[in-house]
Amino acid sequence: MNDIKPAVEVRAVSRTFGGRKGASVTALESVDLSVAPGEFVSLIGPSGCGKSTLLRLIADLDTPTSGELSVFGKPARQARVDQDYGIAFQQAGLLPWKTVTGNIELPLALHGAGRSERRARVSELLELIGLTDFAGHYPDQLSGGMQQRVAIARALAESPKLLLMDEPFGALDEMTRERMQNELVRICAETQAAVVFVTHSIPEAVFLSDRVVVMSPRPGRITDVIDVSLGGPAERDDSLREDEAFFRGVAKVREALHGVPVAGARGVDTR
Ligand SMILES: Nc1ncnc2c1ncn2[C@@H]1O[C@H](COP(=O)(O)OP(=O)(O)OP(=O)(O)O)[C@@H](O)[C@H]1O
Repeated sequence: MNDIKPAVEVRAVSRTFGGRKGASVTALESVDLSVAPGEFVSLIGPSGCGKSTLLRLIADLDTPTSGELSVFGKPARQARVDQDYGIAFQQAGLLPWKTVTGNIELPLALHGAGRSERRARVSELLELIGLTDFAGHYPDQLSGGMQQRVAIARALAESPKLLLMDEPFGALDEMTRERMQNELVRICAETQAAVVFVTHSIPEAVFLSDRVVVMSPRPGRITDVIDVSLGGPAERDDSLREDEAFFRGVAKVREALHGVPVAGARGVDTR
């Protein structure tokens, strides 16, 4: 009857890295997390708590020491083969010798889409990210924010229902960053994609997310999952950044990060 599969399901996942001379690092220990289709979940926590490791495991760029991960009900490996998700990292990672169009259409070209299909999709994506006039530009002719938008368009090229983003706005100035957050809210509403988003910024996590997953290091664990959803895209504009509800969300996540018990934090997902 109810066969809606979670976008991401992480069950009892641990990842230990072997170090030199027998020393090992438990990057993740017994992590459980479920992300619903269309849901926006941020991972936040101090350096070394395993955020990137968790994202890499979901993306099948690494394999867990124990536990299981699935993406839309498939093993992570199969989801990667089937291109069920798009990835965007802190560095836009564009090919400098290709134009904006060439970069965005790359995944489509790699998977055999014909020229006219590619061009039609690229023009939709350029419109989505507001860079139609820059189709023929090269990455070094664009600002950091524009490059990051191109990277997001590339991640969206194959219409994935899941986006995995590791500090995609980390290198941007504050104003550009906020603009990009506004755009991401809009893009997610339009594409209905679920997002797993790694960030160091509490306001960014609160502004963007339905839930914020708080992690702690050594060993990397989930210590809190906080519902912060501040409404649909229509409500999430710049005025929200000065709203009481936004400040309450920020305070809640900050308290959780600093280990103070949070009254009313729901959905704690620890073992
Ligand atoms: N390939 C690897 N080999 C050995 N240790 C690793 C490897 N990748 C990650 N680690 C270790 O695992 C732990 C978690 O690292 P991870 O990069 O996931 O943390 P993070 O929360 O994303 O940190 P940051 O916020 O600084 O990016 C760290 O102690 C790190 O040194």
